[in-house]
Amino acid sequence: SSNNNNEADDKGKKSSNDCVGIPNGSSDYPVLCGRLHFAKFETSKINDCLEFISSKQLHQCADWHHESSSHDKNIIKATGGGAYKFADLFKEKLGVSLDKVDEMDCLVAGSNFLLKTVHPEAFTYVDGREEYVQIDHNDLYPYLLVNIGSGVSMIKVDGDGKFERVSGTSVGGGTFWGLGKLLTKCKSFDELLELSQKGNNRVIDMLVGDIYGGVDCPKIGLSSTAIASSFGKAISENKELEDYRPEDISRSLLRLISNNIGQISYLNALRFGLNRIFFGGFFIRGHAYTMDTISVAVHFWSKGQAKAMFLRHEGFLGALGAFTSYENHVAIKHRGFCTAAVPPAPIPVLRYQTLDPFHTY
Ligand SMILES: Nc1ncnc2c1ncn2[C@@H]1O[C@H](COP(=O)(O)OP(=O)(O)O)[C@@H](O)[C@H]1O
Ligand SMILES: CC(C)(COP(=O)(O)O)[C@@H](O)C(=O)NCCC(=O)O
Repeated sequence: SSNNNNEADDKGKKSSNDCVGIPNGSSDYPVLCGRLHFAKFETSKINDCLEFISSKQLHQCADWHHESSSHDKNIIKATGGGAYKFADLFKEKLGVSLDKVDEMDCLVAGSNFLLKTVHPEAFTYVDGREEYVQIDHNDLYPYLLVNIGSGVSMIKVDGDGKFERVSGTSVGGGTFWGLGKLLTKCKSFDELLELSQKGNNRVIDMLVGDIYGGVDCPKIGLSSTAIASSFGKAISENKELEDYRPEDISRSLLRLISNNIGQISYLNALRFGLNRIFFGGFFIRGHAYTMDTISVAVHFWSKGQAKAMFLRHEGFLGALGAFTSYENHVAIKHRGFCTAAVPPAPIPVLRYQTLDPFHTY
């Protein structure tokens, strides 16, 4: 893929060449080389996360910048509900204070950063094919950012730090995982997602054809194979939960939730006259059926006027936004554009070569 080609290009460069000087004229600043790594832990495994930070001494890195004063030490930027919920735990176990950064601020900062500095980042998913989108920096805003985590936030983004959370829905990733776990007895999210790949939603979903006796319904623009009612077949059959295959249940559930999110996203895009919708959040997991369902929903309801795009670093928007909020510690640049300048201290520029969402230690 073009993604791999670009990464190969990056890696192929000599790192010494990569790090000297800044083409935009700010070469007074020292340039440090580095690479951002992302590691993720389920909330229930927070102790593994603490253990990981401790074993790699990551919490000691807060004072790596030579300008930081002693009271800056052992402060880590953190965002999301966990920044509140686990503040005491971090203090107790690691002696670290969490500096809370607003979740929506971070989502938007992370998304803007990725869209402006990382290529390829955003892609469309049409007919089973990912196609990377060239982002025009002068024509990025406004757009709708839809973050599908446990719940779903929909944010109208008008610029750097200029945004409004215009909507949301509680039917999100937590719903798929929670309901799916109850209905299929799956032990992990990955297992549930994998099951969906082998399922057939028509076993459980009521189609237009089931209602109309096998024919299309052209007057209301619906084909016989369109879903009339998600899970609707289950009411008309004398079947118990055990009579359905977990594969089919998982597929119907994934379809229901993805379709619903696509539709609500479209409605919000319509409310504000937006035609670009970027989707992020860990629910997506680069999963073909999820992205296809969301794309088809947006395309269908907007009659092709709005475009659904997905972010390669889907689940790391907030974390990246929190990281970039270390404003006088670090400026990040990618391919020649330096962001953030906080005089009078010289700014070490952390230049990463690629952001690798799948890297694990
Ligand atoms: N390995 C996984 N374990 C648990 N949930 C996962 C996993 N991979 C993806 N998910 C999905 O990601 C959702 C959480 O998304 P995330 O972006 O991390 O949001 P939050 O901020 O709510 O934690 C879960 O509800 C689930 O649908
Ligand atoms: C409360 C939240 C912002 C928390 O973010 P999350 O951890 O789900 O990523 C999110 O779950 C959400 O937007 N829920 C939907 C609430 C609503 O608008 O109905």
